[in-house]
Amino acid sequence: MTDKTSMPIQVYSEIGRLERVILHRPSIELENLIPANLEALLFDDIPYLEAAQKEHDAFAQVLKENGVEVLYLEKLAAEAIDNGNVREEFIEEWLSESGLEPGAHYHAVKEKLTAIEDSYELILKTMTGFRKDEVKVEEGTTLIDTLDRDYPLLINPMPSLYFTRDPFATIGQGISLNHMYSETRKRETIYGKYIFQYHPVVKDNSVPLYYFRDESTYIEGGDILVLSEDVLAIGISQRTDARSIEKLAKNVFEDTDYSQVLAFLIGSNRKFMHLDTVFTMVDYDKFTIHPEIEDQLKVYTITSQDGEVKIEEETDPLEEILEAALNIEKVTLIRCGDDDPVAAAREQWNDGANTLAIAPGELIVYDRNPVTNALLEEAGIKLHKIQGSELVRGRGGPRCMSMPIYRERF
Ligand SMILES: NC(=O)NCCC[C@H](N)C(=O)O
Repeated sequence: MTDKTSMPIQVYSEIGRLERVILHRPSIELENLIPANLEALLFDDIPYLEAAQKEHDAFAQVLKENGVEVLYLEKLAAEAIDNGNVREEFIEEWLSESGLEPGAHYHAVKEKLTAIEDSYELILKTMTGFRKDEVKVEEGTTLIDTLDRDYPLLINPMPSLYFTRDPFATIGQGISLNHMYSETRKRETIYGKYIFQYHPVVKDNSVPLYYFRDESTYIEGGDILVLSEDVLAIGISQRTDARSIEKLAKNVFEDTDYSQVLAFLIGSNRKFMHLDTVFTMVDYDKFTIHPEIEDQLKVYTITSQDGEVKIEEETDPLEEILEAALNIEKVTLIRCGDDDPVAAAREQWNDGANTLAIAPGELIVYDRNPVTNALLEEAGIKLHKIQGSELVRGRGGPRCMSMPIYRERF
């Protein structure tokens, strides 16, 4: 984001050649995962940090070797707070969302954060959280302290940050700055807020926001797919409320050339938490899909009529709905795990359907899903396979771990 002086965001498809992307390199926040907080922090296991970083660096390397500029969330956030001269405001806002009540601990944490001179280190510390033994204060024991005596953390880490797909989503030249479903992930959107308000490159360009983190209903980026220059697909899922989709649709219809949203009802389920865990676009006319959702899937078309949204339930097969929306002759669905229900369930859980297109028909995928990967290759898709044995423990694949900022238009 440092060398473009004109509008920095351009995402009009899921597949246009990827030029610039935001990642977050997993860091010490993963070392504050313990069995007592795994469920609340949305992890199924504790990744081994050093190995997770190696896997993540290899992912970034594949992107770079293919001409993609890799930007890091933590660096952008540090540049933004320096450029806006808003360190104090950032610390206050982060603390107000940390779960700490004003009091001795709150002040002690504030002092510690204020004393960190380097903004990059400050940002990393806010992502890592605080252990109780880092913040000793003279304070009488409260009821909550008594109840929580055995829990070693004062402020939880944000371990899902390496899934940069979710806290904000790029649409056209703007952003959906999301209101997340879970307490743990709500805090993550503060970095996007400061980046899109204060980063030296975006500041004077005023990136349009089509959704706001202080909205009352939730939506997450893993549910938002930019299918074309005028059609979005958005999941109604565990993480995205139907009301949020209507709000986002109204805003994009008003402010952009987008004229149609396909809302995919995929049900509320941890294993299919976002639309992109079961459905991604891999080429102009090809999509991955997890067969387990096909029978229950319902699609609603949202368009604009006299300033209001108009909803129609679709009854055609998914291929035909997509052919009509994208104005193409034939759509092919590539089924995760093929027709084998065991392979499909296993490979979906390991993010076999969660692919990142770096160009039409060219994807980054995990190597651990051989059945799905073979089908993609048979369909003529070029694959760059990466290891994800540690990364996958957070339940996300290459699409979840990346937020495209700039894609070539076609
Ligand atoms: N788009 C995605 O599916 N992102 C993966 C998010 C994983 C994270 N641990 C979560 O449960 O939110």
